[in-house]
Amino acid sequence: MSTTTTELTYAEVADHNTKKDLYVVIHDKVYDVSDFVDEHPNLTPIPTLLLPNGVCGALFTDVIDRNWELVMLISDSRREHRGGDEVLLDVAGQDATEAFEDVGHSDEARQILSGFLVAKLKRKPEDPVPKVAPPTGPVTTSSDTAGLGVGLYALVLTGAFLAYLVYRYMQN
Ligand code: HEM
Repeated sequence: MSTTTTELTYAEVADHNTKKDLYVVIHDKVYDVSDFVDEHPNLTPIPTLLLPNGVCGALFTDVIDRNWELVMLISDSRREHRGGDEVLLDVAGQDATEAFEDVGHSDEARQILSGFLVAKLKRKPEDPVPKVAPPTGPVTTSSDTAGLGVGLYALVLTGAFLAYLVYRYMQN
């Protein structure tokens, strides 16, 4: 993990607020993400749920309703968050801790972030204090929280498919 002894005040960070010169504060550390602005991923669209007509029998209304609720839930939570360069421009020269943590970035994203560390924040009493818990531990590389939505979606589809097979079996 990168370290630094340089210290910058919040006012100094605030000067770096353009696309070509973009600093953010995350958990009291200052990152120069200028080279990453154009690399930041866009929101991946969620595929629409398509079910064959036969599945829409009265017996399965409940399953389908639940499927639909879950898909809406996932897509709603993703719609709230945009991606691309605009999310970084929104927090240019500011404390981006809440924005960064709200999205639930993966360990890979945290690893990338650590490569952009340029300074520690020299905190003053008037500086904004983000309303999030400090990071819990060292970065690991195995889990991927961003994949959770897709995993849940796959689980729901598999459940619906199995229910459909049982339905066909019962019909026979
Ligand atoms: C400041 C440094 C940042 C870095 C290095 C970074 C990096 C990444 C990376 C690598 C991903 C891919 C998914 C993942 O691995 O988690 C990602 C996704 C995303 N980031 Fe960031 N990010 C940063 C800041 C932000 C901020 C401030 C926001 C504000 C909302 C944001 C919003 C998002 C969103 C919405 C996605 C989801 C894209 C999707 O689910 O398809 N990011 N980011």
